[in-house]
Amino acid sequence: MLSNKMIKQIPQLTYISRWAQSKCNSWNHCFSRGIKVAVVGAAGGIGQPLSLLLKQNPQISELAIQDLVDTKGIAADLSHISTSTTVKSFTGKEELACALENAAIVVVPAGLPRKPGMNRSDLLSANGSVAVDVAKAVSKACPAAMMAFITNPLNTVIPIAAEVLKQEDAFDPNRLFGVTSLDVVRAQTFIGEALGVNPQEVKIPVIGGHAGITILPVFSQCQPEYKVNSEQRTKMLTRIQEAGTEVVKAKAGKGSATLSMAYAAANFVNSILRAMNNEENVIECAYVASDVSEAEYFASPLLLGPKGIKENLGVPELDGCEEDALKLLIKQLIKDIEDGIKYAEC
Ligand SMILES: NC(=O)c1ccc[n+]([C@@H]2O[C@H](COP(=O)([O-])OP(=O)(O)OC[C@H]3O[C@@H](n4cnc5c(N)ncnc54)[C@H](O)[C@@H]3O)[C@@H](O)[C@H]2O)c1
Ligand SMILES: O=C(O)C[C@H](O)C(=O)O
Repeated sequence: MLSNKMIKQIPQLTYISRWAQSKCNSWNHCFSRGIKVAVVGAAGGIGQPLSLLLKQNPQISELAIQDLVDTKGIAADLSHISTSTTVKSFTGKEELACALENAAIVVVPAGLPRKPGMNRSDLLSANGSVAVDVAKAVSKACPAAMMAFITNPLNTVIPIAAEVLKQEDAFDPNRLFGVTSLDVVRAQTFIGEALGVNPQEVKIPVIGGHAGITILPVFSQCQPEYKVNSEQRTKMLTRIQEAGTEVVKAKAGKGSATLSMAYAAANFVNSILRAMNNEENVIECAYVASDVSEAEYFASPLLLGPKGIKENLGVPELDGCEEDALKLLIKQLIKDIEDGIKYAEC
């Protein structure tokens, strides 16, 4: 056996021993907390980088990656990364239930993306079934899991999932999220650029929904202050609301935002995990079942806790322009929600 004194005399061994010690600490931490996260649609443009980012979170002990295709190779690839998270692959609808079993969080980037000229609502006929299938499978395999849907049209997909969960007697409004964090990330980035500050320092709630005018960044609550003339403000509002379309056009038929979405979704999942770990003051905007406006589902800042939403912090204080924009967006949102409820009835 090497004594500590001997180890200290050999620099490489000192490094290895420190590395082993630090790994042991993090592995112990993981095993004692052991959280499984499932990614449904993991082989896609968002699913792959999202899985890569989640593989780096030591709080996740098992990452189940499921898709209709290609998961074996992706899992083999990810599993060579030297982090403690175990990766398991599941292929096809028939393996969805196994992928979800015992999952604490189910993230869903499954479904078709837009092509130039399409609205998000045009994706309903292709992607509505993803919400139905995943909600049904979750209600049986892991009814206590937090669900984070990325799939578009998000304004409609969340009501569909909620209706299905209600039919299965498994609906917990505190655990079902539509991921709108990319809207916040974009607002931070564009405002950071305009103000000449680090985007990470920009704090701004983005409320409403996730399509066109339903995306409402609350400039009046921005920190640091975003005080500009009305022309600049309108330009910034349009840039944030149309940012998805900007990417769809730039990709010219090869999909929509994937890398920025993976970043935003990983941040969101990491926040859920921090809150599950009893960290206080974890606040994220997301699109959820809600009574803070006239719309049955609405994105607003949420205080997260170990069981999902601890408190909906509601609609922030708005200025006159934002009040007007809210009235308009509510009409659109109510229509998008009705479409989802109708879809789930059929
Ligand atoms: N919420 C947001 O802010 C946001 C941002 C970007 C993209 N999106 C949406 O995310 C979705 C995925 O986008 P992408 O670029 O990753 O698309 P993609 O086509 O690259 O990948 C989608 C993946 O989902 C898989 N899939 C389809 N149906 C499935 C099912 N029933 N079960 C399991 N897997 C299934 C496909 O095989 C594919 O691998 C799209 O609907 C897109 O509009 C949302
Ligand atoms: O724009 C899209 O279709 C994808 C996504 O909703 C986005 O905002 O980038």
